[in-house]
Amino acid sequence: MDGLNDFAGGEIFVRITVLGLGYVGAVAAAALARDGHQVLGVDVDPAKVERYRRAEVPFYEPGLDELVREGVAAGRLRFALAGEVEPGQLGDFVFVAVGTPSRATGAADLSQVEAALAWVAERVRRGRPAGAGVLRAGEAVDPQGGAGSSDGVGAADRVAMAGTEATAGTVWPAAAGGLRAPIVVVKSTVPPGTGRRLARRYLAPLGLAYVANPEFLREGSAVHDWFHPDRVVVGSEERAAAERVAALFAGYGAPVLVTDTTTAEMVKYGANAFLATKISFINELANMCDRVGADVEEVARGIGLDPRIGSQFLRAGLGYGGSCFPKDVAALDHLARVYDYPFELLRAVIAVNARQRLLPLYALREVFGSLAGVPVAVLGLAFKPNTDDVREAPALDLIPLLVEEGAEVRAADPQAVERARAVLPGEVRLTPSALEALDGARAVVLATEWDAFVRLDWEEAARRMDEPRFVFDGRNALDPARMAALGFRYRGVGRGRQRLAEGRDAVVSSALDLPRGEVVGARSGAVGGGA
Ligand SMILES: NC(=O)C1=CN([C@@H]2O[C@H](COP(=O)(O)OP(=O)(O)OC[C@H]3O[C@@H](n4cnc5c(N)ncnc54)[C@H](O)[C@@H]3O)[C@@H](O)[C@H]2O)C=CC1
Ligand SMILES: O=C(O)[C@H]1O[C@H](OP(=O)(O)OP(=O)(O)OC[C@H]2O[C@@H](n3ccc(=O)[nH]c3=O)[C@H](O)[C@@H]2O)[C@H](O)[C@@H](O)[C@@H]1O
Repeated sequence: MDGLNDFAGGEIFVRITVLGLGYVGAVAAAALARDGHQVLGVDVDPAKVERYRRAEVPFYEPGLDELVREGVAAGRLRFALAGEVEPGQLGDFVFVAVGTPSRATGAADLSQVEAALAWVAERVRRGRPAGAGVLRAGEAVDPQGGAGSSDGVGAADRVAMAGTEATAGTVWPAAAGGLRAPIVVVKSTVPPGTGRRLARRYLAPLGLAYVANPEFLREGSAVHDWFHPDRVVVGSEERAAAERVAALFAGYGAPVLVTDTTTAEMVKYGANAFLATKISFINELANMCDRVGADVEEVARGIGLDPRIGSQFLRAGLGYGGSCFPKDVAALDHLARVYDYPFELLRAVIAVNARQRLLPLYALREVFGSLAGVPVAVLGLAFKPNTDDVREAPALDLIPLLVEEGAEVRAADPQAVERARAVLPGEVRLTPSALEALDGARAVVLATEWDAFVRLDWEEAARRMDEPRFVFDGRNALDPARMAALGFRYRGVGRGRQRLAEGRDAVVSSALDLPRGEVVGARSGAVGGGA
């Protein structure tokens, strides 16, 4: 860890430690290094740290490998195990991006966040000379005397900012040359109220500021989202600290909301809960479309053209999965219970989502009666395309149920096979190749709309599959008419017009019977046939 403090130089702005190198922390670390900061990425997992040190990313996120390699090569991005980091190496900001998974009750498990804050506090405490007083967060003091000699955080925390140009939004005074306490920036999603409580417990005694800085990036486009945020939200009880954090992102050109800690935390929960609500709402409409004989794809287009509604997040299907929506919505619901407030709308959102992912099971039962011995291919194990993240992926709930009912399940995913293997029943055959999974299958469930699946050679797929070639398109990503023309029996979610055309009791649609044009409600860009 030698040399971490030798960072004086015109192009370096601040030193930042990022705690937790998962999807958010790794992107934060590499992106802040790209911005010109000196970044130390820290994790408690030795295997992960080892890989980062070789400039490898231990998970799949487009563009991140390159960013990490670039930061490492430039000498601005370094990695350490938590136990290796010495007091004085924390820098000016400590970003906390550790996990906040769900407990069985739905409550957010804050143990990683607490451990991270305790870790910071312990290092700041150890770094201070005996008898040191409290240094207010972000305050610069003269290391040679005055406040510095009594309040110092250790010589190693000296910030050599003299001559540094104020670019990339740095707000440090040009010639500070003093000692600083790090500002603790919590990116992890935590229930409203958490920051105030934890700041009082871990940071206030040391005069460290807590800034809630929720993250809105999406997996699969995390690097792009980081550099092009819709907004930056910073919340703190210490406005100056919040503004310093906001200034780090000034170059991104996004609107900035500076607010208090709890409000910032509620913005994050509000955003995720609202997006989840949009998804459950369109899925409810889809289920109605199936019953009345309407096409939810066109309904979504029709309502989305109203800017008050907006066209995004109106894709009907198997519902939301992933590491965040399910856990954050559950945590908000849990928080509401704690406050004895029945958040009815949220409970419905959760219930609709749970039901939605079972639609393929119900459809398969309708088609086959018993699933015993039926070869079923499931395409897509990741919770969405362009990630290998399988947390709360609909397919992972569905597959064990299909296996329980006796289906012979094979599943494919371009990136997530290894992660899925760890949690799926042993008898499920897993392969990266869709065509291999489709060999001899009688039914296929499209659970994740990977481009490779949507643009699959479906003609070849039809040749490889056996009758009745039932396809449950759980993401409405295929062209129903094209699929029918290729001999598939197609069922989407909320594409009820076809079912109505066949008579309400029809088990599957046969789009072939419909005049062309009427059934083609696929989203633009969706391709059903073999190219
Ligand atoms: N994944 C996503 O797309 C987004 C996640 N978030 C939030 O960001 C937080 C992190 O999420 P992910 O990156 O997905 O989590 P993750 O689970 O992928 O990564 C967390 C990392 O923290 C490490 N860790 C645990 N305890 C630690 C400690 N005491 N010190 C240092 N490292 C420690 C773990 O080893 C792991 O590498 C969560 O609160 C999540 O809700 C927010 C926006 C987007
Ligand atoms: O808090 C988080 O972690 C993140 O959660 C989501 O990001 P992410 O989970 O990566 O993925 P999304 O693209 O939002 O998709 C979430 C789920 O909703 C589903 N979805 C999305 C949109 C839609 O119209 N329909 C739909 O079913 C997706 O298939 C996926 O399972 C949010 O979009 C991010 O803004 C947020 O930062």
